[in-house]
Amino acid sequence: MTDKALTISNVSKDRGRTRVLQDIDLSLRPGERVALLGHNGAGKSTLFKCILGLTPLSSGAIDVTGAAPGSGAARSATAFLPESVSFHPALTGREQLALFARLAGQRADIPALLDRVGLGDAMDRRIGAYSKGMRQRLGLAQVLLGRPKLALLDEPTSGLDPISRHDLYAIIDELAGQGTAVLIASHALTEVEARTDRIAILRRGVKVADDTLANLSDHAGLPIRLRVRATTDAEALARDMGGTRVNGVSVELTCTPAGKMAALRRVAAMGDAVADLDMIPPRLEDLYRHYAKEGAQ
Ligand SMILES: Nc1ncnc2c1ncn2[C@@H]1O[C@H](COP(=O)(O)OP(=O)(O)OP(=O)(O)O)[C@@H](O)[C@H]1O
Repeated sequence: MTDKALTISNVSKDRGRTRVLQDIDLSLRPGERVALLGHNGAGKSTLFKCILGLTPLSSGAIDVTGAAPGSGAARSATAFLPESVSFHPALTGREQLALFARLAGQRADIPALLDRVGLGDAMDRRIGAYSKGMRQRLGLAQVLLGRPKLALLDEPTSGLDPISRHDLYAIIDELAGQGTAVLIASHALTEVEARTDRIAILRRGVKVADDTLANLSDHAGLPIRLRVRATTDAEALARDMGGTRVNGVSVELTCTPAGKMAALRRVAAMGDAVADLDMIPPRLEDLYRHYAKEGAQ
């Protein structure tokens, strides 16, 4: 018995002569939400295909809740939401979901489920008349239907409006709250920054980062920015503290994580010359750029 929903051990995958995944280790505990990031062609979809048992590994092993990828047990434990989800256009949302439930041998309150994903009013309309966002929501209803132990979501918010994105992450949180491990491949850095527990980054098939945002930030040692607003004279403040003038009234300083307290003391020593202070830690976008660039580690 394993306490992991997913364990990927030393997995490599060759496509012809090209190694598209190299010695990947990654594991997810029940209820964990992990973002899988990487440039186009980094290997995210290939890794999903390996987990789903759709393509054989060249070496290494994958364990899905104690079962081999593609086995009956692994398939019933796993839900997959592809980037562009397609359904039968002539069926209504309700009919499609009922069909999935029947095929999976699940008894479910289909209208309640469709209501949960915001399709309550559209459940009796044909899927051919759904927008991309509505099809995505239907895909999510299908994920919820299976009560999976592992959910693989490929760019789940692409093409969704901001409200739909917010709703979708609320549902992802709900899934994680009921113990589903969720692996989300995404290019939407701002979203995953706020809504996942851990970040894994692939670069050309190699995993170059796998940690919490805070730990990645500490390890990268990227500068923290301090934006100091002058009470009256930003020019004098910039002269006294060093740093760069920004937007006419403020001065921007940078410091290392280790030098943060010393920098704050310098600002405090300026007394009434300082009207306000904002501390801006590195964003996931900065960290992503750091870890995904060639030669970084
Ligand atoms: N069926 C295939 N046959 C040969 N090479 C493939 C195949 N599928 C993917 N590749 C190659 O494997 C590498 C990884 O591709 P993959 O689709 O896994 O990347 P990705 O990270 O999902 O990219 P994106 O963000 O663009 O979806 C790429 O170099 C790609 O060209």
